[in-house]
Amino acid sequence: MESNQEKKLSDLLNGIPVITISGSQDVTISSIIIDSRRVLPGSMFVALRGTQTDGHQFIETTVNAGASAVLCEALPEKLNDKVTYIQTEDSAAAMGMIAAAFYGHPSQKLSLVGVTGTNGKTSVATFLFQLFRALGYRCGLLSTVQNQIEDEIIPSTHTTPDAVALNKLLSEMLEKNCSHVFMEVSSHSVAQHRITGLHFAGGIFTNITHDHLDFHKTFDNYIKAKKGFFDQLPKSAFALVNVDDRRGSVMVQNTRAKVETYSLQTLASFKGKIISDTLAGMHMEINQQEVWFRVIGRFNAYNLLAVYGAALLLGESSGAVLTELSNLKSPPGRFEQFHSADNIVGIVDYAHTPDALENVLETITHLRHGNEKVITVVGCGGNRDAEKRPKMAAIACKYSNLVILTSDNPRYEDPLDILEQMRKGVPAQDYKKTIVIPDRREAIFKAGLEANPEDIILIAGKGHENYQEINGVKHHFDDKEVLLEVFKKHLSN
Ligand SMILES: CC(=O)N[C@H]1[C@@H](OP(=O)(O)OP(=O)(O)OC[C@H]2O[C@@H](n3ccc(=O)[nH]c3=O)[C@H](O)[C@@H]2O)O[C@H](CO)[C@@H](O)[C@@H]1O[C@H](C)C(=O)N[C@@H](C)C(=O)N[C@H](CCC(=O)O)C(=O)O
Ligand SMILES: Nc1ncnc2c1ncn2[C@@H]1O[C@H](COP(=O)(O)OP(=O)(O)OP(=O)(O)O)[C@@H](O)[C@H]1O
Ligand SMILES: N[C@H](CCC[C@H](N)C(=O)O)C(=O)O
Ligand SMILES: [Mg+2]
Repeated sequence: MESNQEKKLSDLLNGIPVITISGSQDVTISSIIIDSRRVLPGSMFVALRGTQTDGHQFIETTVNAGASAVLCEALPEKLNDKVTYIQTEDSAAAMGMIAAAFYGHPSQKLSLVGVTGTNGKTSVATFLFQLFRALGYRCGLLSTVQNQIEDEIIPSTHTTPDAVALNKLLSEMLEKNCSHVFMEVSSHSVAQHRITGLHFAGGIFTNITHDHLDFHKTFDNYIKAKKGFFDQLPKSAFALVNVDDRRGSVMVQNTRAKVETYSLQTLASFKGKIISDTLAGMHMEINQQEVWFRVIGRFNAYNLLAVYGAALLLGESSGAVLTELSNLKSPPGRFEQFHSADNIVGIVDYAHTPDALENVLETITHLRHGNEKVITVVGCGGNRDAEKRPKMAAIACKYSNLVILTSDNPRYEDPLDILEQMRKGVPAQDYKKTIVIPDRREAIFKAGLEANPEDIILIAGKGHENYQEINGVKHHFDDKEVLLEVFKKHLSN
């Protein structure tokens, strides 16, 4: 990541646990780099041990390319006397702090709120961003869908960027006079110290269910990673947790932050109740005030409660918050509804975990009022947690009249293998209502062909994504576009 800022190395190392330093600390660092292929003269190269390779093996290349300093866990055998080598126990953790210092600790000068949980991070962070803008603040957003500084959209590559990119974005937000920033905190980002060194005004926990076991290996590790976010919150922050999730209280066991709760089921600081939920909107009671929302679904009732609670904890008044919240619309690809001229309902949703899929299909089940069919088109991503594949197929069958199993992002896996693993989750009595169509476009067209007026088509898994990743290449693909094509064709048939 480039920058036109420069910092003295000694200033960057303040408070960093260092094992040894070889070379002068009186050097100027022009940028911090984690990828040897992007090293620049005058930069500091940080050697990270990754999942694919070890950054330590590129140290010499970066020194030859002009790096002034190297941060690493193990010193190379041959040291260059023009370069400063800093040895530390954990390069990633040290880098988090160094990146924050390099950009002048922007998170300390903003109200930064992080959202973690298996599902709902993008929804809650985006709602908070929209809400605080509507309340008159200048805001920043860091999310899976996109990063945003007021109206300026900056494409996002990760749910949570690496520490350098993250602090750079925060410093740009600060420069553009943002007072509030809302960001997603993925479990990967906690485990890899992408958020180490940030100062949070608050943290929100949505829920935790099955995902990312390819990376964390066990559910316990996954819980620990999420809990790590709350462990590192300062005393001045709030920790707002969903206590209807049975891990809610575990998350805040060791936090220094002020613990606050939200719930649809039990006593909590922020307590909600759904009065009615239809395709047109949701009527809720929140802390004894009745509100009408445009967004729908029980899972969104949780998201709205989290947003309401966080806004009040940030000092906003209840009346103003509820007024603005009632106008919010769902973020792109989150339960996004489309209607064909002959009244078929199409829903594009990013549900890519068993829990999300179940929530969305339960919501659809509650919204049904007659004999309309539910047709679900769903796939699972390649090179990601394989355990969720049969589970998602079984859930699709449980709630749908017709299930079309198809490809998501196969990445480097054979789509047919993924589909075979999904198919194993289909109960024998549901074979008849399940078809497998590997081509996602064909699958969506088939759903359209099978749908009659009033039927509901759910296209799950890719939400806002406008590509399909096959063998490392991202091909343009947009569920919404294909669905609208299908709806157009419906009319001409
Ligand atoms: C599994 C994972 O999190 N991987 C991230 C990780 O890469 P890695 O650990 O595999 O790195 P590696 O390839 O082994 O390389 C190790 C080090 O050597 C360096 N290197 C490598 C090659 C070289 O020639 N020179 C060189 O210097 C690399 O830059 C790296 O610093 O660190 C990289 C740099 O920050 C990330 O880009 C990369 O994200 C990959 C692309 C990814 O797909 N990540 C996903 C799983 C992810 O992070 N998802 C979460 C959650 C999603 C959600 O639920 O919303 C997210 O926050 O997006
Ligand atoms: N609070 C919630 N609880 C359960 N499911 C939810 C919740 N909010 C949204 N969902 C479902 O999960 C899907 C993903 O939602 P969202 O994008 O907000 O989650 P996320 O945590 O950001 O996901 P990711 O890990 O991919 O960044 C939605 O499309 C919806 O189906
Ligand atoms: N942020 C999630 C997104 C998954 C989206 C789904 N479409 C897939 O490709 O599996 C991940 O990286 O696991
Ligand atoms: Mg997200």
